[in-house]
Amino acid sequence: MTRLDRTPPGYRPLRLLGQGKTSQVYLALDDRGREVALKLPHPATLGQPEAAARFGNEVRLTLKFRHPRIVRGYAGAAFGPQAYLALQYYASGPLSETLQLAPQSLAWTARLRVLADLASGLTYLHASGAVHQDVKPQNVYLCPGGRAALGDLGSSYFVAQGGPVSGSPFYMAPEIYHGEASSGASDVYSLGILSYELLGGLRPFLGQSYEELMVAHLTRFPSPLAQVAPELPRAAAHLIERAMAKRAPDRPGADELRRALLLALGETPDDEPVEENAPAPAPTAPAQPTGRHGPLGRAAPPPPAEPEPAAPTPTGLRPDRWSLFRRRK
Ligand SMILES: Nc1ncnc2c1ncn2[C@@H]1O[C@H](COP(=O)(O)OP(=O)(O)OP(=O)(O)O)[C@@H](O)[C@H]1O
Repeated sequence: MTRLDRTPPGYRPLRLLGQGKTSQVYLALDDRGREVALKLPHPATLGQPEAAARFGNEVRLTLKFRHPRIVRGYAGAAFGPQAYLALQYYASGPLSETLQLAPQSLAWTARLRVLADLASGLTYLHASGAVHQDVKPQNVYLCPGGRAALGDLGSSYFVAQGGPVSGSPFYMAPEIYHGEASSGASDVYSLGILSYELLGGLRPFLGQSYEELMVAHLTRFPSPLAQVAPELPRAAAHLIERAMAKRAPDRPGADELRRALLLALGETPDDEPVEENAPAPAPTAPAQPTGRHGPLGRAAPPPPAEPEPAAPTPTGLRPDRWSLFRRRK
């Protein structure tokens, strides 16, 4: 059975936009004639309990959150053979594609704007008591007018409820490598890494394997941003470097980062607007990070091509990222 055989009622697929490990995504028209990105899980996803649960989680949380800097969900079914998720369609696609195909098309101020938007989306998620767990260019969608939205909430969870700990090795915080719980601070770390990459033009930490990346994140320090991005105002550079601090308590909050990025754009940061229909903030469990400092490392060479290495399980197997470590309550 092809994915299109189980197109949900009311949708007319137009063309395949792309696919990932979990699903195929079609440009489709909904029953209002609106263009949507229609996400249909692979049959293998539905046949594998953990993968199916992750897709269901993405559907549930995407439909729950409502913020201009979070990819908007219109409708979906979380479980069963008819599972799907209809999303706002972002014609410019993911940031990773732009960085790969046309990096020069992103001007300096556009890069700062994308980062400020991501910090805004994270501020909202964290204020709602949730963590994202997978901030990376593949999960950032570019909107008309140079704005950006953070997508793929499949790994997200409410801190108070707990959830499986995961991440992508190029962007993962030291405490996650240690097998500890995710927190707003680990999302801020990932955004710090993405900021360094976007503004400095190179990834701060490199490795050909999960183990090499782990050593880099735990023990090395990249060249100062002032060197690789001299046009960045000093205050913003300092804050992005703090976002990449090895110890979670040393990192700023997402809102502090948002404000610094807006100031770097020459704007006066307002308070984050509280969105209508936002989920009530859930009580957050205290994070207990134990990231550690290490010796100074050398500047990283240019980034390698994807795909990035997957994380090993304790048994040495390399699973998909939704089951990297352990289930946490
Ligand atoms: N809202 C959207 N607007 C435009 N294109 C989209 C949208 N969502 C997804 N796509 C396209 O579909 C591709 C696959 O989507 P995505 O990476 O979310 O798949 P996935 O299988 O759920 O992810 P993963 O591999 O992380 O499990 C994206 O790379 C992008 O090209």
